Amino acid sequence: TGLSRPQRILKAVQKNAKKGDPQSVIAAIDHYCRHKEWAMNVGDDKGLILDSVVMEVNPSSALELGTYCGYSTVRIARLLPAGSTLITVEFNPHCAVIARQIIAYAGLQDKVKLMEGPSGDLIPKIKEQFGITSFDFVFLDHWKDRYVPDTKLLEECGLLRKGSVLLADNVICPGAPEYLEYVRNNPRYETRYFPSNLEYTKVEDGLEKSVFLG
Ligand SMILES: CNc1ncnc2c1ncn2[C@@H]1O[C@H](/C=C/CNC(=O)c2cc(-c3ccc(F)cc3)cc(O)c2O)[C@@H](O)[C@H]1O
Ligand SMILES: [Mg+2]
Repeated sequence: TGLSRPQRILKAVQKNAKKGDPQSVIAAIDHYCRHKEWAMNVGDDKGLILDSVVMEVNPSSALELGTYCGYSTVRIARLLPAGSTLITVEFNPHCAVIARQIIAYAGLQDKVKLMEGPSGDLIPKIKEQFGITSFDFVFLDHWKDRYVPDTKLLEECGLLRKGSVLLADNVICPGAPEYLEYVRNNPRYETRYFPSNLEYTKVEDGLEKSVFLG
């Protein structure tokens, strides 16, 4: 069989992007996925909302659940101040190997720590492994039925502090109804929906931004 979709995305980056230039890596993936083959990157429309929330939070410590090919990893890490760390969690080894190459191609490997394995197992190990007390910013973009259990796990592990910002992709399409229910009916969160569209399409989707109140 031929190349996998992640491998084809990596090839598009190597062909069309400039090494060490995160913006060109983002543009190369968006162009490929808009004109050649769709892929589940947060994309350019929702990506602008992601960028604005990351810039507003200006996180010293950030977490991403669901690396996939590393598109949003690059989007987030390119905006982090020097000395900041983005931890990204991916349990598919094939995706991890592609994402590492895309993150390195963008020149962001020093800001990113990719943890290979299931979020449920790795989240409880983050404090001891990285000496992180809490996350300023969390981007949820993994299996949609895992948003609630992993948010609860982050709370239980003391990885959220007053003011921590959670940003969840796909709350409309494919949808994360239990998550919306959880954050919208929970006095410990101040939550707001940012309407947009599903990556590379005209279908409605959006991001839910939720501030943990402690
Ligand atoms: C559960 N714990 C986990 N721990 C570590 N990594 C995990 C993970 N769950 C999933 N992953 C990884 O995240 C990625 C999965 C993301 C799931 N995302 C989606 O299903 C998704 C799906 C769509 C989508 C929308 C419309 C449509 F018609 C088809 C698909 C759009 C998106 O933006 C999406 O994010 C994979 O790389 C997977 O290996
Ligand atoms: Mg997504």
